[in-house]
Amino acid sequence: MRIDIVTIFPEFFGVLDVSLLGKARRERLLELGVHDLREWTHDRHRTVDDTPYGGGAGMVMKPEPWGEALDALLGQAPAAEGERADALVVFPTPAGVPFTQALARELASESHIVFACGRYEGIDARVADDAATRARVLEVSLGDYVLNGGEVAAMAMIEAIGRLVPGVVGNPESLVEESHEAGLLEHPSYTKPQVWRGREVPEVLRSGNHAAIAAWRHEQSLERTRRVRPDLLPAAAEPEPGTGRQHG
Ligand SMILES: O=C(OCc1ccccc1)c1cn[nH]c1
Repeated sequence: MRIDIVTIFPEFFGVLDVSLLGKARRERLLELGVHDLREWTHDRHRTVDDTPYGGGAGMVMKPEPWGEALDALLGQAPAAEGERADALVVFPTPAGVPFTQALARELASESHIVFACGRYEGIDARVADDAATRARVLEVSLGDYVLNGGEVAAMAMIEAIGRLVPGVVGNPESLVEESHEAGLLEHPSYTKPQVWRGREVPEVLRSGNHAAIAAWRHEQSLERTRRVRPDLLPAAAEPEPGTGRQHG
């Protein structure tokens, strides 16, 4: 998979070289290109924003630099087998569809994703319409809050998607037992020592009885999901008050 990022803060993405994704890049599982939007400006001040039509506070990102940036980046990555041919342009924005593990899994099979990181009050709306003539376009929200720019959201999405690309994570088994993979939150985990500050690891986990361990873990996942994220459960499983596992 090739990922391109367009941003006015390219230095922000330097960290992608050192993390898990650094290994994936060295092994050619992921190609990453970071581009400064100002490369596609032509005025002395390298202007990327202007005042909004219709008035209102803040500034809007001009369409011209974005149009030229997306012209330059779309249609460059040939698709490997089992991947989509055309590119996908993702605009991180509070006004987008929710980014979920399911969406991350879908995007992990894309051959080419371009992240368009907006700043200020956003990007001129015509940019997404124009991009849609040459690629699939998706406005995606990381969550219901407002950031100063799309960079932090893009970083999170790239990590969530990148780790699902086959071969990126050493042991694919570890991708199954995660929160949100089976629609439930992950069970609590323990490691040595067996007793720590007077707290003992649940007996069942040391029993060697794999059926009992699996059952205990599933029950813990259900209980935790009921307590913390009842919205993830089918309607029937609404919690009675006071059933949550109390810490202490
Ligand atoms: O604030 C965000 O992106 C920055 C942004 C982009 C466009 C206009 C305003 C702000 C965001 C929140 N959840 N997901 C993304």
